[in-house]
Amino acid sequence: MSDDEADPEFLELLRQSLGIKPTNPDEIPFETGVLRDAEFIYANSVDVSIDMVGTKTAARTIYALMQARGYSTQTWSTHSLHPTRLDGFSDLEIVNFVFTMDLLNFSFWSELSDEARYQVEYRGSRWTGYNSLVASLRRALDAGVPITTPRFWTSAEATDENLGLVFFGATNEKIPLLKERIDMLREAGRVLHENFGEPECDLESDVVAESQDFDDVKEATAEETNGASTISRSDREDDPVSVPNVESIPVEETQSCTEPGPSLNEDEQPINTNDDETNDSTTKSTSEESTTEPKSPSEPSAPSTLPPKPDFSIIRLIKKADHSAGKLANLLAKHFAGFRDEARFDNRKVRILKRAQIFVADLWAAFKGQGYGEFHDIDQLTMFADYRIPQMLHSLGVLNYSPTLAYHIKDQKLLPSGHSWEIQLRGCSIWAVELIQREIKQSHPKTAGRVNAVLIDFFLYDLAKEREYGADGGLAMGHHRTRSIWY
Ligand SMILES: Nc1nc2c(c(CN[C@H]3C=C[C@H](O)[C@@H]3O)cn2[C@@H]2O[C@H](COP(=O)(O)O)[C@@H](O)[C@H]2O)c(=O)[nH]1
Repeated sequence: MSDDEADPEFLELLRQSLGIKPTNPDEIPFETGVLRDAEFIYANSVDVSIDMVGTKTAARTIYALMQARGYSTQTWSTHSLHPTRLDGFSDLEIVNFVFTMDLLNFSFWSELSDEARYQVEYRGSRWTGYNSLVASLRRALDAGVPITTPRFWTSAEATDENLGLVFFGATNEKIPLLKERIDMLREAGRVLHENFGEPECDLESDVVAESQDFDDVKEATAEETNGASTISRSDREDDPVSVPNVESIPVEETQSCTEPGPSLNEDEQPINTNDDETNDSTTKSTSEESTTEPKSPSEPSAPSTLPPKPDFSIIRLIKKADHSAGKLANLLAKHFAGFRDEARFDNRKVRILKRAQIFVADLWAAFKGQGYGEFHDIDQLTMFADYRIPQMLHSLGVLNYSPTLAYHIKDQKLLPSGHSWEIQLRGCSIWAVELIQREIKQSHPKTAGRVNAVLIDFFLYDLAKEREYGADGGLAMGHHRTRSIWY
C-alpha cells in the first residue's frame, strides 16, 4: 500500500469509533469511482486541457446530430455485425457474445497501411478495427466454433493454434496482441467457472429462476421476434428467456455434468448467416471500413465442435449485480484481472474501467434497457476511454494538447501504457464527456433520462468512424498510439 491510499484497518477503526456499521469486504459497491478519478486527472493535467467554449459548441453539435438521427439504444442493434434476436441469436447467445466481444475489445490500430493492416474477411467484405473482432466472432460461430461459450475457452480444443485460427486475417498482419487475447479468454473462462460456474450441475433451477427474472425481456422482444422474417432460434433450450418451462430442456442437458464433448449438438447449430446487411442506419459507417471489392473467402479450417451444454456463467455474474451498472463494472474489476483497468497518476491510483463499463453499456443497448440490460444506475457510467474518442474530442475542439504532446501524436510516436500523457488523455476525455452531458441537460432539461455519457460515447465513436476517411469534417489529427489490453 502506498502513502496516498488510506489504511483499511485505520478506516475500520475510525468507522467503529464513529459508530458506523463495519463494511463487509465481500460487498461490492455501487459506485465505480471512475468519474471522481477523472475529475482528479483533469484537475492535475498539464498536457491536456478542456476548452470550455469548445465543449459548449460540441454539446450543441452533438445534441443536434443525435436528435436528427434519432440516436438511442436502438441504434446499437442496427450495427450490421452486432448480434440480435432478428438475426437468430437467443438472449443467452447475445449475452455471451457481448461479453466475449468486450473481453477482447482492445488495440486494433496498426502501424501498417490500410491495405496491409489486419483485416477479417466475412460476408464478402473485409473488416478492420473493432469490426474485425466482431466479424471474426461471427465467422467462427457460423463455422460452428463455440467461441463465445466460456467453457470452450479452457477446453482442450481451445489450443493456441485453434484460437489463432478464429482470428485468422486476410493479410500478413496478425490481429494485434493475439497472445494477450488468448490469455484473456482463458483467464475469463477460469474465473467464470470458479466463481460463477454451475452450482452442482443444477441447470434446471437456474434456468427456471432466470426465465422468471427476465420475463419482461421475453415480452419486450416477442413483438420483434414475431415480426421477424429471418429464421429465429428463440425456441432454443439454451435461452433462459424464451424457455417457457424447464420441461422443454432435453434430458441429457439437465442431467449431464460432464465436460463438453467433441460432438456437435443439434440445438447448437451455427448461426444462420443473414445476408441482408445493408438496410440499416449504420451500414455506411461500418461498410466504409470494408474494402469494396469482395475477395474470395480463404477461411481457415477451425475447430468445429460445440459443447453439449449451455453455459450460464456470465448470466450468473450479471445477476449478482442486482441491475446496478456500477456494481457489475466493479464485479468485473474485482474478479477479472483483465478488466481491472486502473493506473497511477500523480501518486494516486485511478480507475478508468473502459472495457468493464462498455460491457455493461453494450448489454444495456443490446437489450434496450430491459432484462439482462436493465440497470437502474446506467447514468453513472462514464465514457469509455479509448483512442478514438479523445481523437474525436480533439477534432471537435474540446480537448487541447500541449505542443510536445500534439507533436508526439502527430508524428505517430508510441505512447507507453501508463505514461502520464496517456492517463491525461483518458481522464480528460471522461471529464469532457461528463461536461458535454451536463451542458446538454442544462440546455435541454427535457432530455434528462434520455441522454447520458454512454449514448454520447457511442455516438462519438460512430461519428469518428464516419469521419475517419471523410474529406469533409475529417478528423484533425491521428489518435494516440498506446499498445494496451485496456482499450
Ligand atoms: N469509447 C468507445 N470505444 C469504442 C467503441 C467501440 C465500438 N462500440 C460499438 C458499440 C456501440 C457503438 O455504436 C459501436 O458500434 C470500439 N471502441 C474502441 O475503439 C477502438 C477501436 O477503434 P477502431 O480501430 O476505429 O475500430 C478500440 O480502443 C476499441 O476498444 C465505443 O462504442 N466507444
